[in-house]
Amino acid sequence: MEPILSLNNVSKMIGKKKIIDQLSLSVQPGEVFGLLGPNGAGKTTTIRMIVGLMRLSEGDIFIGGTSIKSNFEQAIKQVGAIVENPEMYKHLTGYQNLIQYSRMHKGIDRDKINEVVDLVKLTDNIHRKVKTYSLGMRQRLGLAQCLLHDPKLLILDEPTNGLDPAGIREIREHLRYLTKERQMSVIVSSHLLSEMEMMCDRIAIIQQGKLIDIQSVKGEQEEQTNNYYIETSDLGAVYEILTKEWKIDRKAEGFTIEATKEDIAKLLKQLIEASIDVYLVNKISKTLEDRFLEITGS
Ligand SMILES: Nc1ncnc2c1ncn2[C@@H]1O[C@H](COP(=O)(O)OP(=O)(O)OP(=O)(O)O)[C@@H](O)[C@H]1O
Repeated sequence: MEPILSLNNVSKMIGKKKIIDQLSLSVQPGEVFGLLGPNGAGKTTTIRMIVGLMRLSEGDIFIGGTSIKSNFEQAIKQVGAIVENPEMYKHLTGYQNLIQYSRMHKGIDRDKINEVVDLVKLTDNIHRKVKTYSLGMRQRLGLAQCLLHDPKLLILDEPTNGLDPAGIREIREHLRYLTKERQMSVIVSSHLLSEMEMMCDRIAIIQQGKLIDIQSVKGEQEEQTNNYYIETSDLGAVYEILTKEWKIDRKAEGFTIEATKEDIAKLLKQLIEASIDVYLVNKISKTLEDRFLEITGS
């Protein structure tokens, strides 16, 4: 499948500083793709370049196969973005805001406005003034605005910033619907792994303007290790029996050990022969967080 977005060796210099360094990645149709990195990593700069708010120093960006350098208008037509706070008239209602926006873009009729209002679940509040909206409602109105021209790619810079858990869940559900039911692609940025893990299909880890790694979230969220966690009746006795032959790491309730399957079978036999009850044998898997910490070293 042709990616909806490709960054090819994109760099950005500001003064003498390289803010983005040879960044290459691509986003597939129907996926939620995360840009994850600490403050100052370059997430916003990357997004600003994609949407044309900042020029590239090197490389190129393709949206739906069209280069933003050679045909920006055609490329950007396919994008809906919220970068920084979306512009809204707070003294107008949500609906009036969407009407205002539709006047600036061709081909958006009332049916389309009603459709996106429904989609972001603002129907009951759309005729209230925006100044009375919660942050979550403003976010949803921003999302509605982005969706009016049927973009193929949605770009949201820190969409969960300042939202409570319920608001975060709402955004997550909207993104899931848009990507899975409507085959839209979404890019979100955040510095919080826990949120990205819940929202994204894949996550690019960015540090000091460089792509460090891309991790898939779904399916292979947990990577198997050769470490086991074992709980038994008499930890003291276990220690006496096992430390001669095995390297074990004592925990509060049990111990961990690095071993093969065959080792574990042998070890369990030893414990049973010594009349020690085994309550639990659990293979430890690495979470995305473990891998993230390994990769970033922080
Ligand atoms: N206009 C500018 N002039 C000088 N430096 C800039 C400019 N814009 C960004 N930077 C620098 O580029 C780096 C990346 O900034 P950017 O805002 O892209 O990071 P970020 O990952 O989005 O971080 P945050 O989560 O804090 O928004 C930072 O070191 C920042 O200070």
